[in-house]
Amino acid sequence: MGIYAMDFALKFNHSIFSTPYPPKPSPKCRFLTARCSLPLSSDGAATGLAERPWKVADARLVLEDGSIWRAKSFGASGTQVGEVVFNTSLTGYQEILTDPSYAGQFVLMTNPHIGNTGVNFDDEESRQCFLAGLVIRNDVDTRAITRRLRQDGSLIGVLSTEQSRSDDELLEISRSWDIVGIDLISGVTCNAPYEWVDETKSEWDFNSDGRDRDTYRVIAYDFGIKHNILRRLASYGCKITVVPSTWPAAETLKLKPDGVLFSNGPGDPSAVPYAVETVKEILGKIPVFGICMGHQLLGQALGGKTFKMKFGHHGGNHPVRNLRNGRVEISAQNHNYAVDPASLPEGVEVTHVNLNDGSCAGLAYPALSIMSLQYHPEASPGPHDSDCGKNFFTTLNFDNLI
Ligand SMILES: NC(=O)CC[C@H](N)C(=O)O
Repeated sequence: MGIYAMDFALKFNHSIFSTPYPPKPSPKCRFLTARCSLPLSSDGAATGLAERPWKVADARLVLEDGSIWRAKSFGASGTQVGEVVFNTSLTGYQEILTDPSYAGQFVLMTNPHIGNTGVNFDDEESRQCFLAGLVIRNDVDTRAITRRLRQDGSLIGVLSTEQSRSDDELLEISRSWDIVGIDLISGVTCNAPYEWVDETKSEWDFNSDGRDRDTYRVIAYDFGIKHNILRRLASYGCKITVVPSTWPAAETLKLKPDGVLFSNGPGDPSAVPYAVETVKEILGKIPVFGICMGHQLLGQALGGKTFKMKFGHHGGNHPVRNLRNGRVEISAQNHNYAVDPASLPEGVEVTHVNLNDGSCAGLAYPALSIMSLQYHPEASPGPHDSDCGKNFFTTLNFDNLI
């Protein structure tokens, strides 16, 4: 298998992988049990090995630089355009597949062992796959494509199983589309507010010593929020209401929460001025915490600029230095944009730096009770060094956040 070309409205389909030990649907997994295509018995348990419903077909990945990569597809058929990014995580393909921040992108995994451990209900990061496609394994040279992306920067590509389309036609599609300037958040956010209660299961909790109870009431803006962010907040004792990306700031202020979280999310932070406006209206009135897209929106709301990086950071092995205490964390990251710290007003402190390239990985502005991280403190997948949301949501102390 080489390329999993998903169609545009793909719903996550568990049977794309053979599943040697079919998982039992978790009663807490509200969204995904409904979408599971494993054969289920009357009590809801999965009954056997999933059949492979996909057909293997010849496929092409045509990159905008003119290179053509021949491969085998499985999963959806058709033609899809997207931005190709490489991810260096060694584990966690299911969490990556279901991370809404990959909307509009083809994720190319540098680790060739994808699918080996099946899928399970606990590792879903959202209600479906939003990414445009997945490029994996050894029928396509993922190492060579990664080297190209590192050298030339992110590239737009087209995945196609349609033999009737010429190489030139696919190349033309890749050259006439761009991910910059598109609001991808509106396609992944929830439709209406809801309460979130699920915590990290105790056997998986890496920071359970002081699980606090009844800490704060938090409104979480869903720009494409990963479930593990919500599970971590719930484990810290937060009472969480998740709201859509267009939820008016005035409604949030009316609810008088103790804190507001601006979540991760796909695409270009400059393409969602409505979200920046919402952030601006809340700043200074309620303590806020931003993660990834949320961090970028905070940067813009403070008057700073974001820019597109050469090939971004996608993986579970990014070293970050916490400038307040000097400690280095190995972090999970997934972003193509970054905040330019030189563009930020006085008083905004860069708290974390990515040690691979010196880019800004975290900000704080105690005067307005703001903290944000460019990377993923909730990991999933990735190392758990950065579980700093706990400090934020259990103390709301901005002088000693981390
Ligand atoms: N994970 C995210 O929130 C991604 C943020 C933003 N879409 C970027 O690519 O930089």
